[in-house]
Amino acid sequence: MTTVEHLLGKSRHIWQQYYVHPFVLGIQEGTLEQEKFRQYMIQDYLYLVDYTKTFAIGVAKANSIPTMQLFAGSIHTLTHTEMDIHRGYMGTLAITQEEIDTTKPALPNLSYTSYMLRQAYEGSVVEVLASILSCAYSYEVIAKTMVQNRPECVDDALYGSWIRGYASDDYAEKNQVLIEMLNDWTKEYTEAQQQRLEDIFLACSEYELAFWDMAWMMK
Ligand SMILES: Cc1ncc(CN)c(N)n1
Repeated sequence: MTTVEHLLGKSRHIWQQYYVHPFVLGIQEGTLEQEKFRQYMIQDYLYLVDYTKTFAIGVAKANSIPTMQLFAGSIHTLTHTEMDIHRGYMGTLAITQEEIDTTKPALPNLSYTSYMLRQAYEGSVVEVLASILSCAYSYEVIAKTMVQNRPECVDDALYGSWIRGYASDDYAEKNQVLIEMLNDWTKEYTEAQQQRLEDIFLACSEYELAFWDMAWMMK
């Protein structure tokens, strides 16, 4: 069993809650209140800025050029492709840069990114990957599950763009590279080292769930 298969097995009880979360189902069904999505978008934009900085720590900690390229490539994809989804919604939902700049991250958001950044600062490139993987991969699985459950959701006038972005082959290919790297780097890991990764991955998976809860509760 690979490291990532092991981590996904250990966190299955958390991930299963994503697919039936009211906020996620609201996107899938196209019934989510627009104002909730708007607030989520602002928080997620703030989240992505700090998430991107976690990759930047990966660049600083890399001990080879290919590793540096892996993290730097992710930074490019995040700030261009993924944030393009957000910029599109900023236009549609009339979110200004000033509104983003003057909005404070909600506590579950701040807590999540602070945890990720701490793991990255204190650990090695392996801890960087372990802390970003729930984020990167769960959105792929969630979006693909939406498409499986309700294929027409990709055409939704408001939520279709979000679903298409995260269910895309391009997004999946980038994730596959991260998964293969983590598996490769941890082949010889001891039980204690594996346990450390499991702790990080489970915490970030819980943080993902807390982020959905936060989005659902936001006014
Ligand atoms: C909170 C959160 N988690 C994951 C993703 C997908 N990168 C995101 N945009 N926001």
